[in-house]
This record gives sequence, structure tokens and C-alpha cells, in this order.
Amino acid sequence: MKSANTPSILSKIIYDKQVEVALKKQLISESELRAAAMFKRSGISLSARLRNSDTGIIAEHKRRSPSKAVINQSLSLSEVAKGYEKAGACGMSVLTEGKYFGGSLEDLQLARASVNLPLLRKDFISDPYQLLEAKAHGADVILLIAAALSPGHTKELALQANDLGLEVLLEVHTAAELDSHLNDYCHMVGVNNRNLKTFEVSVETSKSLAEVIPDSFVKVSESGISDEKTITALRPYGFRGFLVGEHFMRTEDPGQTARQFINSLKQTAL
Ligand SMILES: O=P(O)(O)OC[C@@H](O)[C@@H](O)c1c[nH]c2ccccc12
Repeated sequence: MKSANTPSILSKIIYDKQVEVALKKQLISESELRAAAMFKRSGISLSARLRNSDTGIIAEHKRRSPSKAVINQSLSLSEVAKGYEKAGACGMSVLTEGKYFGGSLEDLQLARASVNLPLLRKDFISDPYQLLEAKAHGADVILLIAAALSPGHTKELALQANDLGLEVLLEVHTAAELDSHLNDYCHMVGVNNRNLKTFEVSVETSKSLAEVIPDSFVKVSESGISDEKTITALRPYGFRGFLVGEHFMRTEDPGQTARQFINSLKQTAL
């Protein structure tokens, strides 16, 4: 196991991302992004869907990750997206980070063309340019990772996202991060059960942070969720959103796996 003191994978990813963004800015200007047809589209609210759902699944498309070299490389994104929509997911998360997760903005665009679900651009955002990219490729929601940003920067990006009609999911790992980074421009708070330094997963993280998340934010539990029981255990803590990636993506037909999962959740909600 890695020591929690080794430079985190997160700082490496963020560094590479900033280099990539600097290059992309040379290729595609902000005004080109703003001219994209998607800029005229009004977003679909993920937070409203989660509030009104008794299942609350946000199903993720993820080909690989730093903690798992290969999850599934052979699927059609469009089929996965349609399968998730048919399964009754509240929203879809699309990994757009390339080097570590094998995703792209084209994946997001293809998901947008395939389904009417609210779409989360899952990436490492630290520059307003990335918000324009998200909007131009059809996102409804963006992720901001507290561990990767200063509190002031988080607020600025969240405000700018709101101006573009994008909702904000703020990801936290600790009560301290929540305390310093939460602001009124966020709609949802995601507690990541995966420790990004050690990759260990514990849903206890969600349980322990639940009571410090104000009720005005939709509570989302992220990562390491692979059975319905975990969700029924988290609901009493106030969680209304559940981000599930690997458990669906490691199967041959993620849509079908999601459908069974959601159906069995509905049974327990009755
Ligand atoms: O595949 P899992 O264990 O179900 O996890 C999904 C999602 O929570 C995870 O991919 C994730 C949570 N926060 C992130 C930030 C960046 C990249 C990925 C993530």
C-alpha cells in the first residue's frame, strides 16, 4: 500500500491537465467554443432529478482508471448511454480525462447525441476554459474537486459554471475540505469514498460526512458502490445520489446491469 505522504496521483493528473489545457487553448479559442450549437441548449437539472428520485443512480462511463488499468475498453459509448437511460438512471457521468481514464470530450458529445439524461463532465477542472469545453460538448453538470483547488478558486469556477447554466457537484473527502470549499454556487456535494492517495474505498467516509453537509445541497455518495444494500444503508444518512462506475462498466452490458440494480432498488424502496 502507498503511504499517504507520497505525492498524490491527483497532483500529477492536475499538472498534466493544465499542460494539456494550455495547448488546447492554442488550438481552439474561447470564442470558437462559445459559438458551438450546444451553447444555446438549456441544461437539464441533475440535482432536481436526484431530489425527486427514490433510486438516485448516476451511472458512469469509465474505460480505465489509475486504480484499475482496464475496466472495459471494448464497449460502444452510445450503447452504454442508451442502456443507462433505459435502465432509469437519473444522470450519466462521462469521464473526459484521456491520459489516466481513457476518456475524451468526444465521448461527452456522443453521449449528448445519444440520450436526454443530465450529463456530468467528469474531469479535473481548474481553468474556466474547461467550463466552456464542458458546455460546448453538451454537459449539464461539472465536477469540482476540493482537494485540487483553493477555496477561492472553487468559488470562482462554480460561479462561472452557473453563469453558463451548468450545475456544480463539489467533491470532498474530509470535513475540513467541506468547511473550507463549500459555497452557494454548488448544487450537490459528492463524498468520494475512494481515498485518492491510497485508493482504499470505504463508504464510512460518506456516513461520517453526511451530517456536516447542509440540507440545501443534494448529498451524493461516490465510488466503490457495488451492491444495493450500500445504497439502502446510505439513504437514512440523507444521501439522494449514488455515483456508480466500475460495478456497471466491468460487465458486458452495463445498461442491463444498471437496469437490474435500479429495479432491485425500487423493490426495496416500496
Ligand atoms: O467506479 P466507481 O468505484 O463506482 O467510482 C465511480 C466514481 O465515483 C469515480 O470514478 C470518481 C469519483 N470521483 C472522481 C474524480 C475523478 C475521476 C473519477 C472519479
